[in-house]
Amino acid sequence: MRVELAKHPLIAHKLTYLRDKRTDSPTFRRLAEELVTLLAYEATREVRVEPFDIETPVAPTTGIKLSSPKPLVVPILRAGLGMLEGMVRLLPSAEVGFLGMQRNEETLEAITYANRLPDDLSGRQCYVLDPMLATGGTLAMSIRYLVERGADDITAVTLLSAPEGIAALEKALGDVQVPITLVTGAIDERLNENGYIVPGLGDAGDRLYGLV
Ligand SMILES: O=P(O)(O)OC[C@H]1O[C@H](OP(=O)(O)OP(=O)(O)O)[C@H](O)[C@@H]1O
Ligand SMILES: O=c1cc[nH]c(=O)[nH]1
Ligand SMILES: [Mg+2]
Repeated sequence: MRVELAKHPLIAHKLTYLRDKRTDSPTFRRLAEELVTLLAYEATREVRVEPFDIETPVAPTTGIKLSSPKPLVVPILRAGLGMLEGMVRLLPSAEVGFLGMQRNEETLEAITYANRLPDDLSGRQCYVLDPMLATGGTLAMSIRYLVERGADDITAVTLLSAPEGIAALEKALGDVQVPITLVTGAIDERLNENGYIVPGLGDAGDRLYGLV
């Protein structure tokens, strides 16, 4: 797995306000969206393109356009939904599939409660969105599922990642043959005894959408 830590002062600035417990939900949602647009620039460096012939008002030329099939963006509900708009703003022609996953707060194991993806992902380039990579269980399960369905290039985009989660993800996906990239806005210090990222930002889903 290739790990890309996106280093940019604007990313660090927006993450600081996102982490601040005084930041309210509307501001948190706006910051998450802005952050994803910055991370998406990094995450789409290897997006597949093909030559495209056009004519400018002056001369014919060959440019590039996104290849078909278009990339598939997969936000992991709930918190990943907060990253969707920022991502599709940069990739407006992408298709969007949904996975609903929830971590059991005692066992820290993820379960899948919703799945709305194309049946066949053969040859698809996929972008998985989830703000938090904590133990890595949620992302490991979702990436493996996309690979089983045929996806052949996967980039996970997270706002924050824990070192333990990155190591666990590398271990869990060690046998996967397709290229996997993680693009993250920050690698924090550690996980606490409750599986929360430290210093982190708390529960991303709750901060986006309120306590449920
Ligand atoms: O790396 P892990 O240890 O698996 O934890 C990370 C997961 O936990 C959070 O989701 P949560 O289960 O809280 O669901 P929510 O988005 O509905 O709040 C977060 O958005 C990730 O999906
Ligand atoms: O710190 C964490 C860990 C998992 N999920 C979150 O939303 N936050
Ligand atoms: Mg949550």
